[in-house]
Amino acid sequence: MKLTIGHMYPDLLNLYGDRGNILTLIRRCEWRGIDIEVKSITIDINTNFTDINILFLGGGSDREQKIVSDDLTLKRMKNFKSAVEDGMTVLSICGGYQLLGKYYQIGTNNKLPGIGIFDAWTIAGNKRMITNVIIEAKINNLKFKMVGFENHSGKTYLKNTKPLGNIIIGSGNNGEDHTEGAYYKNAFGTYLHGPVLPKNPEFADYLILTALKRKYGNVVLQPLDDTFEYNTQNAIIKRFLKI
Ligand SMILES: NC(=O)CC[C@H](N)C(=O)O
Repeated sequence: MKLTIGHMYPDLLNLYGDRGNILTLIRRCEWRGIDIEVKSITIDINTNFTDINILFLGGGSDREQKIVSDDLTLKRMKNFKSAVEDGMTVLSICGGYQLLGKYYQIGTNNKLPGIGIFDAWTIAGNKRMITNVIIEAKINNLKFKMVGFENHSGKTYLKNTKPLGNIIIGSGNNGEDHTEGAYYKNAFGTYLHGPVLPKNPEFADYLILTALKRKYGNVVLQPLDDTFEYNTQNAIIKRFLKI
């Protein structure tokens, strides 16, 4: 089996080690004998996404998000949306996540349009939310804890889109309604940096499995020994919940 990861805007959306998510996907596939290829999708590269199994967008500053917003909405919207409708697996973090919603309002006269995969919008707040985060993720019938850290001023509000999970510690989407992230079909958005996947193997495997199932039908994912990953995750949970 083989998966192709599309890394969108690696030169623009590249905050806080988010590229570590790609390394995690590569390793977890390699450990199972699944071939993996990574294609960079920069603004000069055209794609209709048909060869992409997992698409990744990291976090970025407002300035970089402006460039990305133009490219996404002017060039990519139709193909991106039809790939998501077709079940493409997507992981988007923070600045990338914000632009998969309807818009990111930075100031009174500065509104960056997004592509509306998520029925969500983001408004810049006057206080940055910078803290460690623990959530109870809930994807369809699956529930598990996830850890990470967040650093954003944008406050995201969801309408007809499900959150990725509920906040146990941290601010999440907006610091108000205790939701964190969003998902639609196999497209996910989250504020969790860290990077998020090394410390949250269940989420990493969920992404790999959805991509394999879309490409190959009913596939079973060989379990890995995740003792190290779960020990790390539990130590973080204990430390921040003070238990
Ligand atoms: N960490 C990020 O990707 C930042 C996203 C956005 N610029 C914000 O501050 O809300």
